[in-house]
This record gives sequence, C-alpha cells and structure tokens, in this order.
Amino acid sequence: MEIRKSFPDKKEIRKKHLAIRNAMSEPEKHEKSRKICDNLLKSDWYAKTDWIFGYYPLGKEADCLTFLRQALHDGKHVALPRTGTDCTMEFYEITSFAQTSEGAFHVMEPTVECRRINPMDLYDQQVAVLVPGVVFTPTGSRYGYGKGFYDRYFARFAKLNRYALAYENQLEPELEVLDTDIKMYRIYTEESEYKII
Ligand SMILES: Nc1nc2c(c(=O)[nH]1)N(C=O)[C@@H](CNc1ccc(C(=O)N[C@@H](CCC(=O)O)C(=O)O)cc1)CN2
Ligand SMILES: Nc1ncnc2c1ncn2[C@@H]1O[C@H](COP(=O)(O)OP(=O)(O)OP(=O)(O)O)[C@@H](O)[C@H]1O
Repeated sequence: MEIRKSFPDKKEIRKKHLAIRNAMSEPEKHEKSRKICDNLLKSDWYAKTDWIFGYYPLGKEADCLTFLRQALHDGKHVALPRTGTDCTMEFYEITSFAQTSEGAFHVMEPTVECRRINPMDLYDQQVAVLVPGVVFTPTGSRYGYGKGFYDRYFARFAKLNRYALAYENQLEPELEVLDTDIKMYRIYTEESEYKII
C-alpha cells in the first residue's frame, strides 16, 4: 500500500506564517530587510542585470525599496507589477517611486503613464524578478497570498530568473506543492542566499 505523507492544510500554514510575520516589530522588519537588500546587492547576478522586476512591499513583507532605489541609482531598469482581472499581472517600468499610486489589494502600483514591459522584448537583456511570498522552503517552493498571480506569470514566461525575498522565519522544511507551483531559483534572507538553480 502506498503511504502518502500528509501535510498541514495550505490555508493553515499561510495563516500561521502571516501571524509570525505580522508579529515582527517595525525595527526588526527594517533591520532584516536591510540585510536582505545588502545580500541582493552582493549577489553574483546584480552587476550584470539590466532589469529588476521588483514589488512594492505590503505590510510586513521583506522591504526591497532600498534595493530598488539603489538599482535605479545604478542605472538599472526597474519595473513593478500591476494586477488585472482573471488573476493576471503585468510589469510596468518606473523611473521614480513618484510614479506609483495605490491599486488593487492596497498595493502601490505603477501609474497609467508607465510603459508595460513584455519580457519577450528583453530576450537579449538580463532580467531578475524579485518574488514576495508568505512561506517558502529552502528548496524553492513558495506559497503566496493564494491567488496564483506569480504562478500564472511564470507559466507565461518560464525562463525568467526568479529570486524570492524572505525572512528566515518564513521558511518551512517542507510544503505540499501543486503542479502549477513554480519553483524559485534563489531565496534571499537576512542570513543567507539559498541557491536552488
Ligand atoms: N507587495 C506585493 N505586491 C504584489 C503581490 C504580493 O504578494 N506582494 N502580489 C502577489 O500576488 C500581487 C498582488 N496580489 C495580492 C493578492 C492578495 C493580497 C492579500 O490578500 N493581502 C492581504 C493583506 C496582506 C498584508 O497586509 O500582509 C489582505 O488583503 O488581507 C495582496 C496582494 C502583485 N503585487
Ligand atoms: N499557471 C496557472 N494557470 C491557471 N491557474 C493557476 C496557475 N497557477 C496557479 N493557478 C491557480 O491559482 C490558484 C492559487 O494558486 P496558489 O495557491 O499556488 O497561489 P499562491 O502562489 O499562493 O499565490 P500568489 O502567486 O498570488 O502569491 C490555484 O487555484 C491554482 O490552481
């Protein structure tokens, strides 16, 4: 008889990890996020990357704004996501954070003047996508808020480099994964860089 391993419910794990994250103080979030940003700047891909597809942090998510500001300062192109209907998402280039305003799910999004970027048009350039999430495994599995925006995006553009940002307290040794769940290539925490691919 096949013995199937049983995993805790996805919703319960999400809830537990959102509670852990929300319990962090602002100074703790700030200090850990600063280290995560430092680790991104020190990565082997940063210097040669032309485009950073980032995210505008929400609540206690790892705050990548310091890194994105530095990237703009270093002459990189920066794009942020805007969600559409049908759980789709597209990235739009910003040249300053003044070009953002509150959109769906209270996330700051690029304004309508921003140019939509089709990653297919960037085939000869290096692109790095920074991926937020609620919980990860050190082997690259990820749960987000449960709407599947990033899974769908990476299903469309499967070759994009995807780097997750997380605190150590967002890691679980194992998670149940679906066929549609897309693996991260690296995970950047305040302590480490987990190289998966
Ligand atoms: N910063 C950020 N931007 C992102 C995402 C994300 O996860 N984080 N997304 C990834 O898909 C897309 C937006 N999708 C989202 C889907 C659901 C919720 C959501 O359920 N939010 C909670 C509040 C969470 C909190 O405060 O920590 C809520 O509304 O209750 C948020 C964003 C695109 N932009
Ligand atoms: N490529 C895809 N095509 C169609 N549906 C998908 C795809 N990827 C994921 N989904 C669906 O989206 C829903 C949410 O997926 P999941 O629970 O993996 O989201 P998540 O990774 O936690 O969220 P997010 O990416 O928005 O942060 C599921 O019903 C899943 O079947």
